[in-house]
Order: sequence, then structure tokens, then C-alpha cells
Amino acid sequence: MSRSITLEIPEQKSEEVKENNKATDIVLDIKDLSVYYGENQAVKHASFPVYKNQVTALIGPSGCGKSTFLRTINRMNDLIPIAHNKGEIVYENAVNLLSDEVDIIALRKEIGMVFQKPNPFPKSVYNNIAHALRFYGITKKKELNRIVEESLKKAVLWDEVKDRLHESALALSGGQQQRLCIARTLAMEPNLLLLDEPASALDPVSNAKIEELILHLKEDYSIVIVTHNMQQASRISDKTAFFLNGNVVEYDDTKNIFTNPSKKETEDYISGRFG
Ligand SMILES: Nc1ncnc2c1ncn2[C@@H]1O[C@H](COP(=O)(O)OP(=O)(O)OP(=O)(O)O)[C@@H](O)[C@H]1O
Repeated sequence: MSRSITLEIPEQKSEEVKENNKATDIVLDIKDLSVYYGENQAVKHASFPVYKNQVTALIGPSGCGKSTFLRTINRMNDLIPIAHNKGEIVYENAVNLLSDEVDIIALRKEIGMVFQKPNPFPKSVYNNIAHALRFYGITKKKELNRIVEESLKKAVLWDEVKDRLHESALALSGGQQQRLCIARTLAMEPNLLLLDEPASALDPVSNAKIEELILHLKEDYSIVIVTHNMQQASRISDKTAFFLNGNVVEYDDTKNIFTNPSKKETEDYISGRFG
């Protein structure tokens, strides 16, 4: 059962210490994480850091555990009765996200997730964003208007929808719906964004817009993205983790993974020899 403690993070050390200590640049430290569905082990002893203000890409063939890994971070897998896990996901050097004591609602506010298929609510564009804000107690119209506008601007959607705020979100194009889902997540002022193939269901133009948006967002957020698109991973990410059969075969700077991988399996995968 989750007790209602929030993800309060202790004060950071002085800027000087911060600069000299790489550990303070880590937003998530994954330590020996294993995830199971019943007897099936979908993630096997994963250990790697996720750095602040960077994009970390998770790549690998279908069924190798990427989505499971992502869903475990914001505890979406709690909803699957046969799922269980071992190991730790240490957030901001302070909280193990897998601990029973973590307040799941606070966690999901701080760590937002966007899925492969755009999933706007069957509500107006405005209310897609305002709905969750009201849930968190923001009810003043002026404040709601400000956050809705800011979030849509951050998601580079404002200009396209500012005259359609009270139309149904379902009338937007797929690419616009996905940027609305990103805006909805940003309205919660998250710290970390988890993106599960956010552009794969979209046309090339919308895909390019999402990529551009991700590059822009990493100035303010840390991002973990699952992608099947090798070019996309190499264009937008700083770090890449290559998953195979639940194992993290290789984790490195994206540049190294794509130009000089140290494992043969990685080389075979990125050169299209399997997957
Ligand atoms: N809800 C679930 N219940 C039982 N097993 C599951 C569930 N979700 C995933 N699995 C299993 O866990 C393993 C990893 O699946 P996962 O979806 O994490 O892989 P993936 O790398 O994200 O695949 P894809 O790229 O196709 O989305 C697979 O064997 C899959 O069948």
C-alpha cells in the first residue's frame, strides 16, 4: 500500500560541488533492475544512469523489454497483477521509485508518460489540459488559462489550436493530438518525461515536428524515449541503451553506439542484420 509521502527531494549541494560531482547530474540511477510477468523475466538486471537534460534512447527488437522498463519507472506496471520487480530505480539521488512508500500520484505528476498512440480525452483541447489541473486543485480560470497557453506553447501547438481551444481534441490531426498529449503532460510541470515511441504512429511531417520538439524540451526536462527508428535515436539522443532479450547489452554515448559499438550484437542490430 502506498503511504502519502511526496517525492520531496533534499536541497541540492552548492553549485561548486554540483559541478565537480557527476552523480548530481543523474536523474535516475537504475540499479540491478529485473522485471517479471509471472515466471517470464522481461528485464534482466538492468543498471545504467539517466542524465539530467539529456535524451536517453532505448532501442532493441520487439519484445526485448523496452516498454516494460519504461512502465516500471512510473509504476504503470503496478496495474498488472502478475508483474513484479527487483532492484532499485533511484530518483534524484534520494528516493527509490519502487519503494512501497512512494506516493504514486506525486510520482506520476513528476514523471510524465506519453504513449505510442495519441490518447487525448474526448473533451475540448482546453479541457484536455485543464482537467488534470483541476484534479490537482487549480481551479481559478485565470491560472488555468495561463497554464493551458504555456503548455501548448511549450509543445509547439499553440499557434495551430489557439482559435480551436473549445473544439474537441478528437478533431485534431494525429500529430496535433500527440503534441496535445505532450502539452497535457508538461502542464503538470514534470521533471522527467517518458516517451514510448511517441512518433511511430505519425506521418513523416508530424514525426519531424515531434523530434524537433524533443530536442527543444531537453533544455528543461530529462527524457527517456523508446524508439524503433535508428535514425531517430541517433538524431535526437545523447545516450542509448540497447536491449536484447531483456538484457541491456550496451549502454553508451549515442555517438559511440552508432559509430563504434563495443558489442557484436549491437553492431548487428544497428546495421539491420536482425530485429
Ligand atoms: N502485460 C503483460 N503481461 C504479460 N507479459 C507481458 C506484458 N507486457 C509485456 N509482456 C512480455 O514482456 C516481454 C517484453 O515486452 P515489452 O512490451 O516490454 O517489449 P518491447 O521491447 O517494448 O516490445 P515492442 O518494441 O514490441 O513494444 C515480452 O515477452 C512480452 O510478451
